[in-house]
Amino acid sequence: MYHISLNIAGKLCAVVGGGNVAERKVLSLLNAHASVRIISPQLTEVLAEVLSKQTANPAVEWRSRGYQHGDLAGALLVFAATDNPVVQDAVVRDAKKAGMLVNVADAPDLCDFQIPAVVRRDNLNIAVSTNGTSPALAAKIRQDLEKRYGDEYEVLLRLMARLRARICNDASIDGSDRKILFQNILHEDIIHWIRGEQWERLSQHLDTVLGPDVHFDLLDLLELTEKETKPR
Ligand SMILES: C[C@@]1(CC(=O)O)C2=NC(=C\c3[nH]c(c(CCC(=O)O)c3CC(=O)O)Cc3[nH]c(c(CC(=O)O)c3CCC(=O)O)/C=C3\N/C(=C\2)[C@@H](CCC(=O)O)[C@]3(C)CC(=O)O)/[C@H]1CCC(=O)O
Ligand SMILES: NC(=O)c1ccc[n+]([C@@H]2O[C@H](COP(=O)([O-])OP(=O)(O)OC[C@H]3O[C@@H](n4cnc5c(N)ncnc54)[C@H](O)[C@@H]3O)[C@@H](O)[C@H]2O)c1
Repeated sequence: MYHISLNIAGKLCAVVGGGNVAERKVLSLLNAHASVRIISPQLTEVLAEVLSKQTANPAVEWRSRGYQHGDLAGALLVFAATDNPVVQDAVVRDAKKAGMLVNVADAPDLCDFQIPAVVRRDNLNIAVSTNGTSPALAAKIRQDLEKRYGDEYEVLLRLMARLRARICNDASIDGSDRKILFQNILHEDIIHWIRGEQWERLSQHLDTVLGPDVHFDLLDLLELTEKETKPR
């Protein structure tokens, strides 16, 4: 398996089936701003609710019937997520014939791609794959990672992303200096400072690492409000 992060915003994905598995796939596709076509005679309550809120938004389409040849037209990714092996076979055959990548809910070996379990912290995504050998373990490891990597990592990533943009725009800092600078910014205690809201300590550290010439506004770097950064 080869792990990539796909930008599927605005791309059509076809999900055949409207049960629990299809629900999980549809929600994560919508979360990634894809357009989704669901083909299924029935939907879960959650999917029905998503559909009912979509009247003004064409991001989700529901074909409320059994799968038919032609339903995959225009799709980038295909999900076969029914409980009927005959339908699963037809979807896989049609998708492969059309050169589309297909995910097969009940057959890891037939999958062109599989969905990992993901910890989401804004732009930080930690994906866990077992290459389909134990989804339950992937989910368990995701839960463990969720405890280890909390919301403070969103703040740290915002800080690093903003500093990176600044530093990469600074012609006086060359590539190898940049690498060392990023390593130095990522002090082993930085996440403790953020978790403990020790903004003064963090600010001193950045001063030391970046030197006197680089001026920064910590509030702006962290995208926090003044109230949130008041010393405690
Ligand atoms: C990660 C996650 C993402 C998602 O679906 O969004 C995901 N499965 C999740 C949960 C989960 N799935 C199952 C259980 C019950 C316990 C168990 O059986 O182990 C649980 C646990 C639970 O529900 O907590 C049952 C199951 N899953 C598959 C089969 C078919 C088979 O193995 O034959 C069966 C047996 C069905 C049956 O009973 O017959 C197949 C696949 N499931 C995958 C992904 C892909 C491989 C990922 C990997 O590399 O491990 C793959 C190959 C295809 C795909 O779906 O992409 C999501 C966790 C989300 C989260 O919590 O973070
Ligand atoms: N990949 C995974 O993560 C995972 C997890 C659990 C189960 N599974 C397997 O995935 C499959 C689906 O599981 P589920 O829990 O969503 O089942 P489910 O019974 O909740 O849903 C099945 C769905 O398929 C639809 N369907 C039936 N015939 C259809 C047709 N001709 N055309 C279109 N849709 C049709 C039904 O209306 C229903 O919405 C099962 O084979 C299950 O063993 C996979």
